[in-house]
Amino acid sequence: MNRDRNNTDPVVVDVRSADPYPVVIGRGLLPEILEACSSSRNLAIFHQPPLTQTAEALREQLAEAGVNAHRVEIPDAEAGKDLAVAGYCWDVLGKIGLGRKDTVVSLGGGAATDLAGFVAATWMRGVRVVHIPTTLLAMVDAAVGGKTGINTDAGKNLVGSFHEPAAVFVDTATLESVPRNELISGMAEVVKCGFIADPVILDLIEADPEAALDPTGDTIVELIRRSVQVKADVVGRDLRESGPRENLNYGHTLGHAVERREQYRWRHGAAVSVGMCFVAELARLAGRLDDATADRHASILASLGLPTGYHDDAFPRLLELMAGDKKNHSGFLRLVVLDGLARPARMEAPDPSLMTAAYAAISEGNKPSGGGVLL
Ligand SMILES: NC(=O)c1ccc[n+]([C@@H]2O[C@H](COP(=O)([O-])OP(=O)(O)OC[C@H]3O[C@@H](n4cnc5c(N)ncnc54)[C@H](O)[C@@H]3O)[C@@H](O)[C@H]2O)c1
Ligand SMILES: O=C(O)C(=O)C[C@@H](O)[C@H](O)[C@H](O)COP(=O)(O)O
Ligand SMILES: [Zn+2]
Repeated sequence: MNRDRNNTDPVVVDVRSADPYPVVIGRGLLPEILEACSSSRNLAIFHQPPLTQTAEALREQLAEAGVNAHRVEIPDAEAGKDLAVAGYCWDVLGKIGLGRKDTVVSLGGGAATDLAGFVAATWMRGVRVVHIPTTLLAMVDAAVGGKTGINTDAGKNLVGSFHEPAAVFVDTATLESVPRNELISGMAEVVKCGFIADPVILDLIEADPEAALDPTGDTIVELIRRSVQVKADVVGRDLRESGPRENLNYGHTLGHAVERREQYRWRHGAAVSVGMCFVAELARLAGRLDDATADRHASILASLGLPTGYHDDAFPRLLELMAGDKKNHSGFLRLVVLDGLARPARMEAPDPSLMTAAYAAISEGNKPSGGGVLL
């Protein structure tokens, strides 16, 4: 996170919600992070195991700045989004005496920002949280917008709260150690932003999918900036998902069902990729989406190594799981679909025969294949 000669000035995307905050995007953001955190007396850095060295370096720098900073390792990935882990984190906060003027920092992927955000939201009914996302997915999505949560037996993210960060620091240097399958997974959310709001994202990826996946390249930085802007525009208008924010759930109704059926062993982006292919087919079959835009889903997602289909026999179980989706009203499924490129809309109580046909289109001879991205 130290700034070196190759680093350029950070860019800032502001989230203009009731409590505005900056998303700072750049390489080597330690000075900015120290500035945002050094007014706290106590501070806890909740980090995933691969980030131990980075977390320790940050803790030392904060300690030098006079902050009583603690490094707390949390279980990796979805294992961290668990009630017992949240309980452990609350115990730690109690032991270090973290108070209302203090700060929780998350360092890691979306599972870390979701968990740390939830812990910060609930500790003393809400303390300050600063997110330092270190996967592509967390940078473009999970760290921005204040959704926090854990998983329970009833489903994914069903327990949580809206708790906005004080600031988000996207240090693109951290992407260099991210495994390729995680970069690919994050690209699913980037593509989602392209389809729902900013088609330039799709053009940039289609021009050179490999360049898009290069963690040291310029393309990924531009894709991050554009995706963060899409998310910031939406959550700035609708923090609590009373309307437009549902657009960010494009592909997630089936996606969350796939994740649950796979017991969270699939990467989130891989499941969302399949979910987007499904709703694209559904909208096409309903006469709402043109063929070219529908076909563009599978072609761009496959070009990135993302899966575009799922098991033939899984639909009955997926339907059961989708019945628990948070967007449903009065027992009816409500899906985010496209009426055209960058024209998101809702499909309520979809015709079951269309649903079956759309699923057949993504499953016939189209078993999950997504290189190494699934797990
Ligand atoms: N709150 C939201 O708005 C929101 C949005 C999208 C996704 N999410 C949630 O985010 C989670 C998925 O996030 P994710 O894809 O980042 O997964 P993740 O947090 O599980 O991270 C993926 C893996 O990458 C590792 N990792 C993280 N940073 C690394 C680095 N710099 N170098 C090497 N390894 C690193 C992690 O330890 C983990 O093993 C899901 O739980 C999803 O529900 C939340
Ligand atoms: O921020 C949002 O709103 C989203 O829907 C972004 C999604 O990419 C993300 O996966 C989110 O965690 C899903 O939220 P949920 O409310 O469907 O659990
Ligand atoms: Zn998502």
